[in-house]
Amino acid sequence: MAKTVRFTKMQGAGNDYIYVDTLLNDVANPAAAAVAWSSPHTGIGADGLVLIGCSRVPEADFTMRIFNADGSEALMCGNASRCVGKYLYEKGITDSTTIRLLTLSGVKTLRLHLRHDNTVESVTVDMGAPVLADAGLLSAPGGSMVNGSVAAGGREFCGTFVSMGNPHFVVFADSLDGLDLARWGALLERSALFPQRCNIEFAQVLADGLIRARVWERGSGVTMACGTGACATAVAASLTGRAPRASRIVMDGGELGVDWAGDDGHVYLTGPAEFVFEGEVQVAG
Ligand SMILES: N[C@H](CCC[C@H](N)C(=O)O)C(=O)O
Repeated sequence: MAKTVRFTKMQGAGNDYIYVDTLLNDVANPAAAAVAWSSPHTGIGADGLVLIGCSRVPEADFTMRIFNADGSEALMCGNASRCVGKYLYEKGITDSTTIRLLTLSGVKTLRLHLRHDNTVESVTVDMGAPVLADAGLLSAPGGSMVNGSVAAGGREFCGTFVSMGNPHFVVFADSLDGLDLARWGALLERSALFPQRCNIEFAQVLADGLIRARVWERGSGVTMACGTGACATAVAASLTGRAPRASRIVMDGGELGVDWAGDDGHVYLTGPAEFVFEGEVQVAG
């Protein structure tokens, strides 16, 4: 017996996901659903699937799970976190402009910035502190790499490892013109140095606090933006003396603000969140 699942398509700086409110809809096999529904030609079309749930723990208000287009589950998603905040507030599920969101990477606090008409203009996410050493994510001495080298496709890529709950490798270049992101991103994602694969950013520091960045996402490929990737890029730029602790990251789909705060060491991500459309999808019962 087939059943109907209602979904909401949303995007943050062009990083688009299918959102399902599990308070009202059950997705029995989210990994398989993420693969089927993310397909642009035979599905809905998205970078992945996000499940919104109710928290059962006192330290959080709601929960979020994110599945990439290949069905793999990520621990955290910056752009989706902002969309979840907008969804919960504008659907009237909460009337608070501060939301504690439980993710596989811990509780992230959202601060919603409202327009005069009470719609959500942008959201600031407390992404927590960056993790610069994690031997489970990077097979290098001490599990860390700053201006280190990763070989792929017969070339050496100099970059810096930063985890924001999910792993990122940030490669700085003098220009991104002519970058074959699909080729090098795919090879670097699956480097043997990354036992759980890795998200890959190529970045170019511009003038006055601007950094241009493009991203190859683990499990989704080239996306228009990546929130955790923007955070990793800003942290790597500061770590390597290329930029101050706050940067504006210009990605293919939009601009994200990142501030690696000096007082608490947390990274704050600010950016847009938009509804795209609502729909229903049939799933086998
Ligand atoms: N797009 C997301 C990150 C997804 C990360 C996922 N690709 C992985 O780590 O496997 C963001 O805005 O932070």
